[in-house]
Amino acid sequence: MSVIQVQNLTRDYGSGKGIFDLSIHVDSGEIFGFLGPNGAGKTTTIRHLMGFIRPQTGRCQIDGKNCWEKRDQIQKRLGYIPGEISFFDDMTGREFLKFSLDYRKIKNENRMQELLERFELDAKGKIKKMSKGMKQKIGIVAAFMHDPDILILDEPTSGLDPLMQNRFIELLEEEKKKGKTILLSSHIFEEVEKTCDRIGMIRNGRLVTVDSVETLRSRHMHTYTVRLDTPEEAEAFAKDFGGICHTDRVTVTAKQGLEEIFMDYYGGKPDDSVDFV
Ligand SMILES: Nc1ncnc2c1ncn2[C@@H]1O[C@H](COP(=O)(O)OP(=O)(O)OP(=O)(O)O)[C@@H](O)[C@H]1O
Repeated sequence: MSVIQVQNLTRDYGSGKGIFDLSIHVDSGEIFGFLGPNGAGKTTTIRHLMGFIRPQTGRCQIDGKNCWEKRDQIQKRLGYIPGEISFFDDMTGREFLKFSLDYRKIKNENRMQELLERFELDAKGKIKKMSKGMKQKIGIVAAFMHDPDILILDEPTSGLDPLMQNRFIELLEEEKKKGKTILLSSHIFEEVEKTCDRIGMIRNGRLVTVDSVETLRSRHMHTYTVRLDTPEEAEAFAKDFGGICHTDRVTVTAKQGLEEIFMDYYGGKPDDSVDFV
């Protein structure tokens, strides 16, 4: 069953900018990766889902609720990391997190404390004096600490160092095991490859492809035939490269890496010209 649904959503900012007739869905317990180059329309889509923007046409629903009409309920219930983190700068990190807990009437601070420790964050200082990575960590703690069953994460690891990116991937894996439904926008292939069940790619406000990670990979198998001088050389080659040997010819099948597949789409290659073998 789809928990998150975007149906024929359009927001036309003029000059070809915006999102156009976009439809995606995220099923219960699924992690959906939402990928696309800068300016593709990921944040615009996510802001509609959070009820910050009213659709011009089309609609967004979360758990059967219209995201615009029920935006107060949606915003209170979901875990959300915005693409650009801007908090009440004059607060300390801890004051902000306390404020977020109070907004949701949560008294128990155990999960907050656990997340602060996991991300090695000292939240006592003023937010305005924090580095980008520290602010991002505050955003992560704020999104996960009320244990939401639905999360919308807009480039959640931007500004995090590789160690912390890995900690974040571990957190996502744990949340997935708990059955959470997650929409994740990202530029980090490893993060998407490790955590997502399906991937939707958006370019110029339009959906280019939606597929499972496995299907994307298997669609991009490349087969090469190499001809050697003698059958003996062919046999030695096949042994080294894992190919299949037919007299002096060897057939080798290679999988295109997920990063390369994305680059094909990112680079503006039309959908039907991506190589399939
Ligand atoms: N309020 C607005 N008014 C006019 N144009 C806008 C507005 N918001 C976004 N846009 C334009 O719509 C397009 C999509 O922007 P959006 O922020 O959704 O992209 P994105 O995929 O999240 O990009 P990034 O990866 O850079 O964060 C861009 O061309 C952007 O300039």
